[in-house]
Amino acid sequence: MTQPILVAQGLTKSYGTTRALDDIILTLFPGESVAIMGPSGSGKTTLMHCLSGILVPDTGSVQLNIGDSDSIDLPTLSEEHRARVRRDHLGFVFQEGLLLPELTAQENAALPLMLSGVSRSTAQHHARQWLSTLGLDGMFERRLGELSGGQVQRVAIARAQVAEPAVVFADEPTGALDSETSKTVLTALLNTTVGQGRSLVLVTHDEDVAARCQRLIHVRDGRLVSDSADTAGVNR
Ligand SMILES: Nc1ncnc2c1ncn2[C@@H]1O[C@H](COP(=O)(O)OP(=O)(O)OP(=O)(O)O)[C@@H](O)[C@H]1O
Repeated sequence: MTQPILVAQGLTKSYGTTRALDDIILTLFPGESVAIMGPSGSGKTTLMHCLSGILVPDTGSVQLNIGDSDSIDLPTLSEEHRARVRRDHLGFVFQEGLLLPELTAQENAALPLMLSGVSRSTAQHHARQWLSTLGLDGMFERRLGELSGGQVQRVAIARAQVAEPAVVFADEPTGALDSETSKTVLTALLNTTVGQGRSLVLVTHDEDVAARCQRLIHVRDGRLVSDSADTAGVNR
């Protein structure tokens, strides 16, 4: 029986009087791709942020089985320790904010490794390999303003993958792209995560994107209302 990479139990989170998450239970296995869907305001982003240690839930645990260490419970860690776990073991493809427009594609993709203490030349070597895998040969030295939306998204994927994280979290990774580019970017994202035995959790409103993930979870009013893994008879 495969050991799960992440086990979340009893997650709740409120903002003032808004209950954004209500007793969420979720288990994620290595090599799984999971799409989280649900209406606007249903708690998808809050869930992803709690699962990835960006937010601390009000109650509940998020056990991660990563590296050589025993499992760790993200909400119990200090802010600094959570940041270190995110940096060393988790990858993020978010629409807002993570890429720096004043840096080149290569520098952006190399950043997580450099922040982990890897030398600039080694980090940039790995960054170039990922950019190349993602079809961005010849664009390493371009700044983000000199790339198309789909190319920028692929730089974001390279950045998320460069430290080879156990789990990649993606929030609407293809949201701003036309459908053809969206397909290409999603293929790249799946190949570089699930294709290499790592896990992918993505939030999407797009049924076509969700259909390409192995597992589909629906969230409504902060509750997990369906999980295709429960009905697929998956033998884990
Ligand atoms: N920082 C915050 N302060 C107060 N309320 C918040 C905050 N962040 C989220 N909320 C509320 O919590 C609920 C869940 O928000 P969340 O962003 O998780 O939903 P979502 O499903 O990701 O929505 P969308 O699809 O529109 O991005 C919503 O009612 C939202 O208004």
